[in-house]
Amino acid sequence: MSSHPTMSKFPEVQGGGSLILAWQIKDKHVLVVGGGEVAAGRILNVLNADARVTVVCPASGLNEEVAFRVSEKQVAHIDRNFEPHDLDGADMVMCAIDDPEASSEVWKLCKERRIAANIADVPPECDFYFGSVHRDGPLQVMVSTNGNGPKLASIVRKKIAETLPSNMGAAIENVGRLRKKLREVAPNPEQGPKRMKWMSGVCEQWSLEELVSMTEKDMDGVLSFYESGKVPTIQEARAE
Ligand SMILES: C[C@@]1(CC(=O)O)c2cc3[nH]c(cc4nc(cc5[nH]c(cc(n2)[C@H]1CCC(=O)O)[C@@](C)(CC(=O)O)[C@@H]5CCC(=O)O)C(CC(=O)O)=C4CCC(=O)O)c(CCC(=O)O)c3CC(=O)O
Ligand SMILES: NC(=O)C1=CN([C@@H]2O[C@H](COP(=O)(O)OP(=O)(O)OC[C@H]3O[C@@H](n4cnc5c(N)ncnc54)[C@H](O)[C@@H]3O)[C@@H](O)[C@H]2O)C=CC1
Repeated sequence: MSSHPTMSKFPEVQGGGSLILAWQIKDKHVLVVGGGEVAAGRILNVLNADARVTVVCPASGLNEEVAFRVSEKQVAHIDRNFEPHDLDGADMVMCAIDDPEASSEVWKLCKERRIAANIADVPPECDFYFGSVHRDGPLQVMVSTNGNGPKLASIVRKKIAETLPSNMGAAIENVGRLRKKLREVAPNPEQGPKRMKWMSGVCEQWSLEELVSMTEKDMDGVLSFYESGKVPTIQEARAE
């Protein structure tokens, strides 16, 4: 047996990347410092994840989009420049201001308090980077170039989105519903392996169009096959 790394039966480690995760930030407190164009993009990203957002920025500095979100009460607003106590209770901080010294101060304070932070324009002062995101209902595809080319990330994201069927999000929503119902039919942890094998089978064997067209009644029809372990065709499920 060779110990040469390329001969290993395990995946090769490729350092230098980012850990790409789906951060569950719902109802957590996000502080956004600044209210310009970059802040507007960040705010939309975290609102899409159901976070509670506070923007600290003089009202005169708010761009149209951020001002709109303030007036609609989608975000709370503190009408002045950043002060250290604004960090109290924050789970995440995003800073997008045109003042590098104030930015560095925000970063330092976040690190003292161990709060995850992103300082726009200063990659070394970021615990996480944003990426370019395609969204279709429950589906999110994020492209990162790890700081090499943000504009290119956006171009790659659009290319990927073009290749995806337009009904992908709807199909995923239906699969989500079916999985939930399956857990009701087969709630036991011991059923795990069987449940997962069967669910994978449905995703593999049904076309996207079939998954999209699946009604609640169809789902009950499909689920009636679960006990036997068989994955029915849509016609078989509808005949039930
Ligand atoms: C490291 C990172 C940290 C972070 O901000 O999280 C970062 C850093 C920097 N961006 C800069 C410039 C631009 N950023 C954009 C756009 C986006 N930037 C985003 C993310 C990131 N930007 C992170 C890495 C992401 C990755 O590599 O994949 C996106 C994907 C997401 C988002 O911002 O939400 C969003 C596209 C969203 C979309 O369209 O889908 C554009 C184009 C535009 O505005 O249209 C330009 C001008 C053109 C260009 O430079 O490419 C500069 C100044 C450089 C300078 O001064 O020359 C720095 C600082 C530096 O590089 O030193
Ligand atoms: N993705 C990225 O990382 C990108 C970063 N940038 C950088 O991000 C920064 C922000 O860009 P824009 O939004 O276009 O700038 P902008 O000039 O539109 O907005 C800056 C905002 O910061 C506010 N501000 C300034 N000092 C403040 C303080 N001490 N406390 C609270 N708010 C304060 C201003 O009132 C204004 O609302 C710039 O440094 C820019 O170079 C720009 C493009 C892309």
